[in-house]
Amino acid sequence: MAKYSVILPTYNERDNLPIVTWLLAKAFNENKIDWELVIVDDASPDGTQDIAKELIKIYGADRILLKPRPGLLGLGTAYVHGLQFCSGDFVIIMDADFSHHPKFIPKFIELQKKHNYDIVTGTRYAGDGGVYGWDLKRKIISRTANLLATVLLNPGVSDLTGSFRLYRREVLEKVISETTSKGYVFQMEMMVRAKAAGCTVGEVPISFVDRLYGESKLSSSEIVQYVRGLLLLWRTF
Ligand SMILES: Nc1nc2c(ncn2[C@@H]2O[C@H](COP(=O)(O)OP(=O)(O)O[C@H]3O[C@H](CO)[C@@H](O)[C@H](O)[C@@H]3O)[C@@H](O)[C@H]2O)c(=O)[nH]1
Ligand SMILES: [Mg+2]
Repeated sequence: MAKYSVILPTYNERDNLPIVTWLLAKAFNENKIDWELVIVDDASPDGTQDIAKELIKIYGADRILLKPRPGLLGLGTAYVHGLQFCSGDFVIIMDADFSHHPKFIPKFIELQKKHNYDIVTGTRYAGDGGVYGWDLKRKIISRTANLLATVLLNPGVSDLTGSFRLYRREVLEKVISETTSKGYVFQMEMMVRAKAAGCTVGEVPISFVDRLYGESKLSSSEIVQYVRGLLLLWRTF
């Protein structure tokens, strides 16, 4: 039976972590899927790691792994760090604030199996996918980021900046080793490189609901990094 590892990067997610873990356990167990959760916490001052340790006691150390880092080191490198501890055949990356609802994971798995895809990505920008709870400014930032990447690089994927994805483990290892971005731009670079390497990608429409607890970590420096990364890839491909 295939095993699925989830990498969950966290920074100040103490209110969200128990619920997202419960929803993950439910989605996997109800569908009889073998799973583990790798939490990559960047020294959150709000006690996220204490919550993670409690969750390990509840669900067991074979299901939940806490792999912290000493400081806030960026979203992209959090996946790189988490991947070395994953024992699954497939790896799912997602946000911890239940903007990415675990109920979609069985759909990702089903689609991957059906077409033997290398990657399945959640999409907010195709089918009945959508975004709920963002203000106009954030919607424009996300749409523009996707549009720019589509116009300049055209990888043929409708949501390039989203971070709810399932990867075949070897594919993730290969693409991640070539990817240089450290922050949010990581998702776009990963997908562009994967497509350039000939990986097959399936899409599952998802509803992205903005977080209820805590704050987004998207900063203006992430936007600058995105544009830089985009131009770099444009020159390469
Ligand atoms: N360990 C770690 N975790 C981080 C870091 N930065 C963010 N996170 C975690 O990464 C997840 C996403 O961060 P948010 O701050 O909630 O991001 P967002 O503004 O909601 O952005 C989302 O949408 C963007 C646009 O689609 C995505 O680009 C982004 O990846 C994310 O899905 C959360 O679980 C958050 O705790 C970091 O430097 N280190
Ligand atoms: Mg969020």
